[in-house]
Amino acid sequence: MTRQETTIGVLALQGAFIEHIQHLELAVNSSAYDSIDFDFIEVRTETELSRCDGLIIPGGESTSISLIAQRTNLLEPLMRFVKDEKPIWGTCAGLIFLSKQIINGKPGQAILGGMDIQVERNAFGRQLDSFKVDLDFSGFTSNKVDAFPTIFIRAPVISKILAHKGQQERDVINSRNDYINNSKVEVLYKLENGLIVAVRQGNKLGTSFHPELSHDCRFHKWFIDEFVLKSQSTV
Ligand SMILES: NC(=O)CC[C@H](N)C(=O)O
Repeated sequence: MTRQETTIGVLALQGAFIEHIQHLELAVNSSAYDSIDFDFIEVRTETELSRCDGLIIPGGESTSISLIAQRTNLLEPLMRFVKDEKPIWGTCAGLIFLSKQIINGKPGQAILGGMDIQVERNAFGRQLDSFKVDLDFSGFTSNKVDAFPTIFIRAPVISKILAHKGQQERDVINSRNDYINNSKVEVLYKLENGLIVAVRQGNKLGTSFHPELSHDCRFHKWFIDEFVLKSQSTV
């Protein structure tokens, strides 16, 4: 039997990248993936990025992530990774970096424009700066992620779903996967107060919170199965 190789990178310019790698490792150790060799790598260079079948952009500080990406010449390769329709998951600051528009951004703050969403930085204000709440994500996760200890830290929210432009152009450039190319933004989860904190657009996932800071790797397992492995099997 031929073995499949799957490499998932975590952008390691700033923020909680080590925790993401640990959760990915836990997620594959806790499940049977008999025919897949996984490699989880920290990504700081274009060469490292080019090895990845999927990428996680961690939480931290989105202005710093943008600035370091610019200074290390990684911004352009990251934009190409987005255009190539590779699976990407942005958590918190990573969600901001992955979006197309930001509210409360720093002047000139570079973003990847990978999801048709507007994101408001620091949307919970001072009172609710950081909080932890158990949420039930079993409505959209195939592995029934219920009672998930969700941590929000100076978190953004998805403040608007933007029109899905440039579709035809993208279809011509890359027609290998209709499912990915034709996808619109889906709202995956809203808090009780109506704020949107999880969205999906094809093989891109965005969450306002930090699943890598909970002692629970079910969200990471869902990303591996639903985003990275499914997209590898359709290439
Ligand atoms: N926990 C986080 O990632 C916080 C995000 C931070 N407020 C930013 O704008 O980048």
